[in-house]
Parts: sequence; structure tokens; C-alpha cells
Amino acid sequence: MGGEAGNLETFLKWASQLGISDSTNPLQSTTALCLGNSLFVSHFPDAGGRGLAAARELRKGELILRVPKSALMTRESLLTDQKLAISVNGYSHLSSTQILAVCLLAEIDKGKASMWYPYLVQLPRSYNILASFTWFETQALQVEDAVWAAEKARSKAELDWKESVPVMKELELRPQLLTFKSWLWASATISSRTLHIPWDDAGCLCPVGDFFNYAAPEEAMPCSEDLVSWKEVSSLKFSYLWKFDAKQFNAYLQRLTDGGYEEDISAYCFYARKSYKIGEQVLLSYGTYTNLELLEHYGFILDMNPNDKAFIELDAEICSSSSWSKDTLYIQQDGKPSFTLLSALRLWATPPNQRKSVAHYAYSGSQLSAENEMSAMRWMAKNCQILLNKFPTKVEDDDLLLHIIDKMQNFPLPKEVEYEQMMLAFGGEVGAFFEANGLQKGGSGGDITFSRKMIRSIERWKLVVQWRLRYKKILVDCISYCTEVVDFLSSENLLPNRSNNT
Ligand SMILES: C[S@@+](CC[C@H](N)C(=O)[O-])C[C@H]1O[C@@H](n2cnc3c(N)ncnc32)[C@H](O)[C@@H]1O
Repeated sequence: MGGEAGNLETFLKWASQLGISDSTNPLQSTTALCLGNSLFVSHFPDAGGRGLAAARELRKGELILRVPKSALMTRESLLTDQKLAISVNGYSHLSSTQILAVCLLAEIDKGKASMWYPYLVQLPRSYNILASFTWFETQALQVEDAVWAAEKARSKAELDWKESVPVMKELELRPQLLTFKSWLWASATISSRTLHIPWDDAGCLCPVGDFFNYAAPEEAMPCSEDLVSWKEVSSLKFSYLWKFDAKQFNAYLQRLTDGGYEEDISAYCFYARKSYKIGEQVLLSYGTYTNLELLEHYGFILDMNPNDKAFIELDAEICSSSSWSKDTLYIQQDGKPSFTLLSALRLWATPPNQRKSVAHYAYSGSQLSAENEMSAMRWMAKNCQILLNKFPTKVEDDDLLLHIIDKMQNFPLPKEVEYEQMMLAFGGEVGAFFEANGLQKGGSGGDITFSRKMIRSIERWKLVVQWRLRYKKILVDCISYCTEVVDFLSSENLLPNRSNNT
């Protein structure tokens, strides 16, 4: 697809004809372009690239964009193509998302004959979601859980593709569209751009509405221990099942999202989550994600992500000493252990025969004794350090490597002399990167210009190093936090002793 090459004005005209509008007056007749009243398309190099900016001062809560149901690209709308519908019906074992991906590729196959053509040419040509990571990029994540998540995402995509090839062959799609590369493109489009709709769990593609870039929800999340469970709705939103109070949950959910499908007017509506000045980027909260989840579903990370988490391996006894679920036992982005991790560590640091008597204090978040607190904090600091020591690169190495990658992004391949320096500093990783991308050191000492493919590889490599650096920095902050607590408690033994031996 054309990406930037696609004609934006033609697209905005087409969108206006479909009734997409940013007008404040819902009754206003169609204008030539669908934007200009509240929003305009702009470029934000440090926050998502192409995005939507405020065309006027916007007030918090104002309706800023409406996309009628007829302009949403869904399985239902795409399956009005009889040939497609007949073929797809014969493959009932395919998931809703697989079917949407097949429909999307079938629509691409139609080229200009597709009614969606002006929209399709606006879609990005490539994505950086985890499933598209190469072996080198996956290994460069370094953190076991992340490597595993990337491998799992890739094998799931491969399986989905293999299962879908027969129907795509039956539809006689062009050979290029039958490849795994095309499948990855279609599934990344769906993963990173679909919005939740109540009638189809595959979600919908929403022209213009999918130009909003992401900002993390500002409201603090309810403590994870208050959530019974949470699940992704294969969309830009997560829904949470709130344990105690449905009203409270609904209010929370409303704050969490700034858009949704409205049955009464049959349109997807977007609202300003805060007030914006003219020219400021208008952002949407797709939901609450850690950086690894953002990478998996959307192909980017946030440098400051209030919802980021670092999981570390815990002794089986720590997990079994309390009834907290394992996925709530993590280090917060500010380096502090989560409420439940602290509580689990406090119980674990209590002799087993005394755990029952202090459990209610631990579960309510109270410290048990100075000794107990210090044991818990020492365990955390020591294990974060052990983990940090195991990684092939340190925080400082990753910082420096990022600096080098930045240089590579801004210039052609560094001259021979810089290359030599890079190899000295990062022999293994830089060498492996060049090798993985089929580039050997040039003998001439001159500059080499990168191909588009290479530029994208550098982009993904940078994302990977940024991700693992954020993870390591959380561990470093955790060590500082725990050490401070231990230092404080060992100087002032202030806490009541709720157990005898701890
Ligand atoms: C729904 S689209 C948003 C519009 C997109 N920028 C475009 O040009 O079509 C989501 C994608 O935008 C990018 N994106 C959104 N928010 C971002 C952010 N805060 N930082 C970096 N990339 C972001 C990611 O590539 C993500 O997969």
C-alpha cells in the first residue's frame, strides 16, 4: 500500500462523502474535507508520527470526531462481497480476527476497484509489532519473558497464516498476498488499528479515527489486586472486571477511554480527553498497557509509561506463601515493588508457623516488623542485582548503544574508523546486527547508504534496546528503593514487631 504516497486530500474528501466529520454541529451538511473544524492531520516525530492536531482550542469532553457505522470497515461490511462471503463461510474454524485479515487482504487484492481504496493507501507499509521481529531482534530483548512473548507472538501469527492460506488460495489472491509477510502486515494492521465494537470481537477499522496516536490514561489504575481478571477485547481497549462496585467500574471505564461506538446515533464518537491548544496533538487512550504489551500490539513503547511493569523470577516459596495471583507480583515503573509483591515478600520472610497469625496485616499492606521488612527488601535488591548481572549488556552499554543507533539513523553507515570503534565497544551485538541484515563491513572505508529494509531493521533494533533499557532501569530503581528502606530501618528500628522471629 502507498503509505505517505497515498493522497491525503483525496482520502479526506472520500471520508467526508462517507459522513465522517469533525464538525461541532452534527446536522451540518457535508463539507469538502472531513477535517478542519476541530482537527487536522499533522506529523509528530517524537509521538507517533502522523497524528491529529487541534484545529482550534478544544475543551475537555467535547465531541471532536464522528465516524458513521457505514464508514467502519468490519467483517460485516467486507463480507457484503458475495464471492468472499461464500468462500469464507466454508472455513468456520477460522477466528474472527483471521477472517478480518483475509477480508482485508482480499480488499487490497482489488486495488483501485475497492471502495476502500482511498483508505487502504493511507495505511502504513510496515509495522514493528513483536510478531514481526526477526531472530536477532527477539534475542536482543535479552529478558526471558520478553523473548518468550516475541516467540509466542510469531508462532501464533505463523499458525494463523497457515490456517488461512487455503481460503486465500480459493479466493485466488495474488501470490504476493499469500505470503507470511503480507499476513503479518494484515494482522499488524488489525492489532494496532482496530477499535472495539459491540457486535464483533474482531473490532473495526475506523478511517480517520485511527489517525489518533496514543497517550497512557492519566488516571491511576485501580490496584491490580482489586481486579478479578482482565482481558483484551482485540481492540484499542481493555475491559476490566471490577470486583466490588459496578458503578465505580463503569465510571472508571469511562475515564479510561475517550471514544466508543454509540448505538443511538450509529457512529463511532471521539471526545477530547483534556483541553487542547491549537496545534497540540490530540491523543487517545487505547487502554492501559505495559511497554511490552505496547510493543506486542502496537509496535512502540513510551519512555514514561505510568503503567509499565517489570516482572522478575520469584522463588516458588514466595509465590506460594500468599494467595496473590502471580501476574500481580511485579515491580512498578517507579522501581517500587507492587502492593501484592510486597505483601507476598513479607509473608515469605515470616517463619511458616507464624504466617497465619500475621496474614491479615500483610494482606492489608502493613509492614510486619523492621527485620521482616529488611529481609524482604534485601531479597528484592539482591535478586534484581543478580538478574542485572546476567544480562549481556549493562545499563551504560545500552545507553551508549542507543546513542550509536541514533547516529546510524541520522547518517549513512559510519565511516570505517567509527565502525571499528563500534565493533570494539559492541563487537557482539553490532556485528550480529550487520550479519543478520546481510551487511558486512565495507572494505573501502566510505559511507554506505541504507536500504529501506535496513532502515526499518535499525528502527526495530532501537525499539528493542530502548525496551530492555527501560526494564533494566526499573530494576536499578528497585535496588535503590530497597537499599534506602533497609538503610533507614537499620538506623531507626521504628516498626512494631508483629512476629517474634522475623
Ligand atoms: C492507531 S495508529 C495511530 C496513527 C498512526 N500514527 C498512523 O500514522 O497511522 C497506532 C500506531 O501509531 C503509532 N503510535 C501511536 N501512538 C504512539 C506514541 N505515543 N508513540 C509512538 N508511536 C505511536 C504506533 O505505530 C501505533 O501502532
